[in-house]
Amino acid sequence: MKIQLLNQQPVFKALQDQAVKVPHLAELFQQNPHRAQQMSIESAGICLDYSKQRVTDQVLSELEQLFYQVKLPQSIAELFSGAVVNQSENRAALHTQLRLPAAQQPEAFAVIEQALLQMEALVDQVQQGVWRGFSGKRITDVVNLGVGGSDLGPLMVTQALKEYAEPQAKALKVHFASTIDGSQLFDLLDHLNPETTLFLIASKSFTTIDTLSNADTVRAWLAKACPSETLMLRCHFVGISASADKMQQWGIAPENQLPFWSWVGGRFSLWSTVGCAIALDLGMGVFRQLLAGAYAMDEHFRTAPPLQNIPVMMALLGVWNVNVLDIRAHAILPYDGRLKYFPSYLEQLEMESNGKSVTQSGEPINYATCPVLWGEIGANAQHAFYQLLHQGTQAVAADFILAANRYEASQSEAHYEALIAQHELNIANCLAQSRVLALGNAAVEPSDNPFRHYPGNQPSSTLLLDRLDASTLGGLIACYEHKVFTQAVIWGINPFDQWGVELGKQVALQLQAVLAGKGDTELDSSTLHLAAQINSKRGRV
Ligand SMILES: O=P(O)(O)OC[C@H]1O[C@H](O)[C@H](O)[C@@H](O)[C@@H]1O
Repeated sequence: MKIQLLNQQPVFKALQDQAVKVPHLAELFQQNPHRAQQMSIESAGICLDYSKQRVTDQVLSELEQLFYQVKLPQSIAELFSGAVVNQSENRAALHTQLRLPAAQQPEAFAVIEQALLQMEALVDQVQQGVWRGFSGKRITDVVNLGVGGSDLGPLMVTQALKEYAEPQAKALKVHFASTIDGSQLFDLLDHLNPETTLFLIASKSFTTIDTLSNADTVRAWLAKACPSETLMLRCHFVGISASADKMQQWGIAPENQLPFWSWVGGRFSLWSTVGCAIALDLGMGVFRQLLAGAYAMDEHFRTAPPLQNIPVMMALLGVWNVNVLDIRAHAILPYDGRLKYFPSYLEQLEMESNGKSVTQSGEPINYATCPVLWGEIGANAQHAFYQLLHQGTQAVAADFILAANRYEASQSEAHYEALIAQHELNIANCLAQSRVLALGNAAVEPSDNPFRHYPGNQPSSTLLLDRLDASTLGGLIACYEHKVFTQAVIWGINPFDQWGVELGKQVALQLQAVLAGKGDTELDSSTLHLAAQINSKRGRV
C-alpha cells in the first residue's frame, strides 16, 4: 500500500503559509482574553491547556482538516479493531484490549483476564507470605529484571504511586535491575538475602541479552546459597514473556510463567503481566485502577471530535511545531517528584515509536518526524537546563505536567501543613515558567539589558491532573500512547516496530568476539584501536 506523505496532503501548504502569520504569544493573549478558556479540554481527571501553543483559530481549523485528510478516524478504528497496524512485523497492536473491562471482552480475548487472574493469585501468595523462599522463609524483596518496555513502565508507575500502596503490599520491597553492566545488581545483591528474594524475569522476547545476563548473574548468586536447582527455580524465579518456549528453556517452572502476547508491543506492555512488579509493589487493586484510567482515556480518544480530543490535540500541535514551526526538541516537565521516571518512560515511547525515516511501506520520508524528547522534574530542571529554554538559540516545545491536589489536608501529621505550602510553591513555579516561556519580558517588564532579555514565544501545553493517582496516571500514559499513534498516522510511519535498534545488537556480538581475541579484525580503526586499548588496560593483550 502506498502511503500518502504529510507534505502531499492538500492542507499542508495552507498550514505552512500560516507559519509567518501567527503573532507572538504575548500578542495572541492580548488579542483574546478568553484564549485559555477556549483552548482547554478536560476528560477523565485530566485537563489539557494548549493556549500557550502558537496557534490561531485558522491553524486549528486546518489541523482539524489534516486529521480528516490523513483518514485518522479509520486508522483509530483499525487500531482498536485489531487490524494489522504494525505491517513490518505483520501484527496488530492491541494494548487497548488489555484495559477493556473483563465484562466487555469477547471470548477470543478471555486469555487476558485469565492471565491477570494468574498474576493476581501469584501476587496474593507473595504478599500473604504463602509463597516462600527455598528455606521456608517468606519473600521480603522482589527484583524485576527487564529492560526497555519490560522495565521503564513498571519502574515509572511504582515510583509515581508509592503512597497508594495497599496495606498487604507495604511489607514487600520491589527493586528494578536493567543495566547490562550489572551495576544495579552489584549494589542489590550486596544486601539482599537469597532465601527471601524473588526475581521476575520480564522480557517479551526472552532473548534480550541485557536481561538474560542479569538473570544469569542472579542464578549464579542463588545457586551458591540454594541446595537444589529445582527448588531454586520454583521458589525464586517468575518469567513474564510472550515466549513460553524460551521461558521453559531457561528453566522457568511452568506454573511460574506469566504469559502475554505478540500483539502487545514491548513499550505498550505495562498493562499486561509485565505490570506484575506494579501489582506486587502497590497491590492488584491499584493495578486495576490504572487499567480503568487508561480505558477511560481510550474511550475519550475513540469518541471525542478532534479539537476536543486530548491525545489528538497533543499530536496535531506536535506536528504543527515540528513540521511547520521547525521546533525539533520537546521537553517533558512534570512538576511532581513522583513522576521522576516519566520523562525516561516517554523517551522510549515516543522516540522508539516515531524515530523513523521511512513510511509504513518502506519509502523514504522527506520531512521531520519525532522530535528529540527529554525531560526532568520541572522544578529541578529550572536549576539545570531552563537557561537554554529561556535564552538559548534552540526552539523547544514543552509539556508541563502538574497535579492540582497533593497532600490531603485531612492528614494530621505536623509536617503536612509545611508540605502543602511546598506544593503551593511548586505550582507557582510551574505557572511562572510556562508564563515566562510564552510571554518573555512581556510577563513582567521590558528590559534593555541584553542579559535580562527573554524573547518568549516558546510554546508549551499544560496537563493539569485533578490529582495524581492510579486512575489519572493510567489516563495520562494512555494519552501519550494515543498521541504517538496519531502522529505516526500523520507522518505515515509505523510506530510499533523498532528496526533501528537491531544492528547495534548484531555488532555487539562481533565486538564480544573481538574482545575475546576470537573475532575477525576487519573493523574500523577507531573501534579496533579502542578495543586494543581496553584489552591492554585490562592486562589482556
Ligand atoms: O521485553 P524484551 O523482549 O526483553 O525487550 C526489551 C526491549 O529491548 C529491545 O531492544 C527494544 O528496543 C525495546 O522495544 C524492548 O522493550
